[in-house]
Order: sequence, then C-alpha cells, then structure tokens
Amino acid sequence: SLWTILLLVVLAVLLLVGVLHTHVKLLLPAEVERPPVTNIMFLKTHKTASSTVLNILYRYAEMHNLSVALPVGRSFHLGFPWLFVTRYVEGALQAGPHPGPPRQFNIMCNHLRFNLPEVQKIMPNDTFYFSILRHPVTQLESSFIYYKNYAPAFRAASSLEAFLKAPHRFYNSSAGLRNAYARNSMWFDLGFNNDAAADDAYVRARLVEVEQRFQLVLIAEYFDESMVLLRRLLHWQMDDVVAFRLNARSPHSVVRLSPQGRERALSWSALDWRLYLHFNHTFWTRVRAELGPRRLRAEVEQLRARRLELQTLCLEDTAPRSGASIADPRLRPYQSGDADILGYVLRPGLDNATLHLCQRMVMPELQYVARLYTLQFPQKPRKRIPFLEH
Ligand SMILES: Nc1ncnc2c1ncn2[C@@H]1O[C@H](COP(=O)(O)OS(=O)(=O)O)[C@@H](OP(=O)(O)O)[C@H]1O
Repeated sequence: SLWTILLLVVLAVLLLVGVLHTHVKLLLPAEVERPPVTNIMFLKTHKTASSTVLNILYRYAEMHNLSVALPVGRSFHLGFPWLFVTRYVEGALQAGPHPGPPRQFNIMCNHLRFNLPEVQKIMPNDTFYFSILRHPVTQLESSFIYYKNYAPAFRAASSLEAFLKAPHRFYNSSAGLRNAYARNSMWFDLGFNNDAAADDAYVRARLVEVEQRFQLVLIAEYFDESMVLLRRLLHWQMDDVVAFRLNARSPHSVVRLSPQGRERALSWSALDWRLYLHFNHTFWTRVRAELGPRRLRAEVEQLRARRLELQTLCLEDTAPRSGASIADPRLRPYQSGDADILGYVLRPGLDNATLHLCQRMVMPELQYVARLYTLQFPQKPRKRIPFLEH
C-alpha cells in the first residue's frame, strides 16, 4: 500500500542520515572532537622566549577560570634557583594540625628549578609537561646582559667575549646558585648539575629522563612553528597561541659574539649544547609526524596573519618601545642588568572588550603574576611590584 511505501521511504531516509552522520563525523579532524588540555606544567627556562609562553598560558587560564600555581607571598618565582618544593606555591599546603594532601592546580608556569616528585604533588596525573630551549649562544648572550649585575661570574667581566676567554677567572661554582645563569643555565633549570662534565653516558641518561617526562620540548628559534605544534597537542584554538614578543632586548643592548666567542660559548656550556642539539632534532621529527610541511606552512601563516591583525588592532606603534619610556605602570616591563627591555603602548580609544584582550597580550610577567594572585587570592595582601614603587 501507499502507507507501506511511505514508511519504507522514511526509514530509508533515516538510515541514510544516520550513515552520513557517522561518516561526516569520521571525516572531521580528530582534534575537533577532543576536549582541550587544561592541566599543564610549563618548565619556564631562562632567556628562551619563555615569558611569551607564560603570557599565553596566563591568558588561557584567566579566560577559562583555571587555577594557577602562583608564587607564595611577595615572591614572583617558584623558589628559583633552589630546587622546587611545594611550599613555594601559594595555597598548596593546607594549614592546621592534621593537614590533608597538598592542593592541586591546572597550570604551573613560573620560573622554578625542576624537581619532579614535588611538582607531582600539586599537579594532576594527566598533566601535560612541556618546555622550551634556545640556541645556547644567543641564550648566553641574552643572559649575560640581563644578569650582568646579578650573577657574580658576570659582574667583573667587561664583556661576554672577555668572560669566555678565561671563564674560570670569573666563575666559581662554589660562589652560590646565582652563578647558574652563567653556565648551562637550561640544564640547571631542568634540575641537573650545570657543572657536570659533559660525558656521553651521563648526558644521554639525562636526555632520556627529560624525554620521559616532557611530552614536548619547543625551540625558541622556531617560535611560531612551536606554537602551531603546541596548539595541536593541547587541542586549543589558533587564537589561544597568538602572542606578541615579550621581554625582548632593544637592538642596542644586543651584543653578538665573534665566531671564536661562539665556539668558546659552546664548549663552556657543552651540556646546554647537547641538550639543544638533541631536542632541536626531536622537535622537527615531531613536527613532521604531527603536521607535515604543507599544513605546517599554512598554520604558521595563519598564526602570523592573526598576530599582525592584533598588532594593528592593539598597538600604537608597529615596533615595541623602550621599556622605561612606557608611562602606564601596568604595562612597563621590568628592566634588568644592562638590558633595555622593550614593551608596548596600546592604541588610545579601544572599546572595553578590545582593551581587555590587548592589555593582557602586552602585560609584562610581574604585573600579570600580581594580577592573577589578586584574582585567585582576593583575601591576601596584593603582591607589590618593587620597581614600580619608586
Ligand atoms: N616570540 C619569540 N620568538 C623568539 N624569541 C622571543 C620571543 N619572545 C621573546 N623572545 C626572546 O626571548 C628572550 C627573553 O626570554 P625569557 O622571556 O625566557 O626571559 S626570562 O628568563 O623570563 O627573563 C629575549 O631574547 P633577547 O632579546 O635576545 O634578550 C626575547 O627577545
């Protein structure tokens, strides 16, 4: 009868829709399906573009109401240069005569010297661990200018070139941990001995340890490629990893080593050199496995185009400005050593929503730490930022 035919047609349509639905689902890229990763530990190494990464993580945390393991009390880092312990984190330890286990957090990304068992106490089991490395020559050049008056080894040296000619005249490993900035600083950040001899078995064993713990090690020289890869592994949106370059030296505080100086730097920081060579290699293997050249290029272009769009939207000048000349204290970056650290000035007259976004994109690390601290612990005294007070 007509009714039977109609019923059969309806059933056939329903079946077709069902099949199509499953197939369309199968055709969608897997990343759309998976929820974003929100438990993240970023080991913030020194002078490696890590403040730019911190800004990305802080913005994400703020936007999604995630908890951040923030430095306790007045401090702005998690106990560095001492090995990390949980009491460096505000609110991690419960008070009282019978305190329960430490509190756990979603995001951890301030400077610390890596110490896995202590980190694990406050980060969930499914935490995504990642870090970033930079070529040891440029990393050391940046470190020398930035920590010129802080690291005893750098204080008496007239230049990095002079330091590297006779490092043992200036560097004394028993002079205290402040000298960690002067040799194998990334190796030190990872929790290892930065004065160890770079013998093969020792180095290999440590590299395996890092590989086992960190799901991803990024490379500052390929920052945009790094962000594309990070976004993919975290299942985030492209906009989540768009950032402006933060904490950069102005070109006049950049001093490049001579070819001989570079050679010396690499043998002086031989552990960092081995570390960098190894993870530069694994980085590109990973990029190839996850993306392939065409997709990589397309996504990097997309990221750059979006950054340019946001620069035009947010910033008064196309280039960053000398930090000390920035009138707004919320946006003035901390100046250190002999470095002129650059910052940004926002375009006047931005509407509220745009201002909210732009301010966070250019907010220097210390100000952002203080801001999140007040948001997370409104009942505690605000963090004071000493350099803004005089
Ligand atoms: N996006 C991006 N790409 C490449 N390089 C970048 C980026 N962002 C920051 N930087 C450079 O990283 C240096 C600052 O590093 P950190 O922020 O890790 O320094 S700190 O240890 O937190 O003080 C600093 O290096 P120098 O300018 O050579 O000192 C920055 O210019």
